[in-house]
Amino acid sequence: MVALGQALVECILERQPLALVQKMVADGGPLWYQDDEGTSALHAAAYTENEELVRYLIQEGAVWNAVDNLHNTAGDVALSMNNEACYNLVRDAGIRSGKPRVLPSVACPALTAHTELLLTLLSSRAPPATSSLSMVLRATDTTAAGSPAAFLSSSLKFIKDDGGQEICLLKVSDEEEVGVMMGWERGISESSTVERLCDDHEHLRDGLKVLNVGFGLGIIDGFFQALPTRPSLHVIIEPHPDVLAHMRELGWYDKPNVRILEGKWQDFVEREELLGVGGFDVVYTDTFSEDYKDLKQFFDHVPDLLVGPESRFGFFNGLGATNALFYDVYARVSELHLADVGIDVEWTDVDVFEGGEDRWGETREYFAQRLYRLPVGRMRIMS
Ligand SMILES: C[S@@+](CC[C@H](N)C(=O)[O-])C[C@H]1O[C@@H](n2cnc3c(N)ncnc32)[C@H](O)[C@@H]1O
Repeated sequence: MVALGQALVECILERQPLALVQKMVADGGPLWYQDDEGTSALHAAAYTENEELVRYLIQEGAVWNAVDNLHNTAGDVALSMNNEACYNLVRDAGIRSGKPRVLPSVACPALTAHTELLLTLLSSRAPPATSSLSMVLRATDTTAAGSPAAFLSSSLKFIKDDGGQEICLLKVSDEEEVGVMMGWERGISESSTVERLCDDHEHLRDGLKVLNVGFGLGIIDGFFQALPTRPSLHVIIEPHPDVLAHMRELGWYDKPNVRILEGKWQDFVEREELLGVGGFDVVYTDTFSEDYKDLKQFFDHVPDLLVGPESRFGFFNGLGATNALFYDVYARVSELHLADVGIDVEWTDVDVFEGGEDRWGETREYFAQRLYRLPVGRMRIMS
């Protein structure tokens, strides 16, 4: 098998005719094989910029998200060759794997093997710093960064780093710390998210009814409070005891019109505390240690949480953000899932590169893109 796989990769890199590659595959050449450098047949086809071959290999079941030793997928290779057609073929394979044609209607779907793979890949705001195929295939991240139960029973520190950046810090192991929330994201929250969610909202002058899921450093909540007219109702859902204690110290419990729901969004989403409000003008969610499956479950509830078509929904779009292809696939899959519940998304690109060099310190890097893709969803008007 290994010899066949090696021969297949070499044959593609030598740009042999398609018919020969097809014969080797038909004779059992394994598409999952990766050579010493992690190059698979699909990587090789992307290197040679052979669109027809990329399409053929994907049809035959090549693994779209296998990463080589440099942590690049075939899609990343195509991107580096500036070959849009090949990139799109790999990306679309990813989207198909994340969006089964017939979506189960229940909240906890029986996911296909491919979907599980994708969801694992996209799981958690803070994926492991290094990725390899084995990590991509790993079923779950059981550290406090990938397991809600472990996260909620771990302790958090609120610190400032040497550059004065505020960080809500979680120790995931003796060797590693990860920022649950970091001050550099202020730019995303301020100039962009709150502006796009609220600025020209038709209820802004009356005071918006806002729901925010996940307090973290309270950055976005601070911006909601700083709107020209304060929210007429500002509900914050937060489960972590250390964050709740921090909120108490900062006086959030005493702010007018602020209502803090102590617990997880899952505890409240179908309860009177939320549904009794009669709909929010703005809903935003940014949790930690949850994966795409959890976010998708939240999506399913969003239409019940909004007042109507003028309301807006936002979420922190950070899953898959250590890799350009995965980030792209994830954005498109979430757009498709939101469309399923009647929400259309508009995306704005926000450049988050400036000052990025020192932002991570010793902590795990969870966002490696220059552009943050900011989503704002609205309920589709049915005609
Ligand atoms: C990334 S931080 C939020 C940062 C916040 N957007 C800000 O501007 O500072 C994530 C927060 O979500 C909270 N969280 C985690 N799981 C949650 C859940 N299931 N429901 C609600 N909040 C959750 C965490 O305790 C943490 O405070």
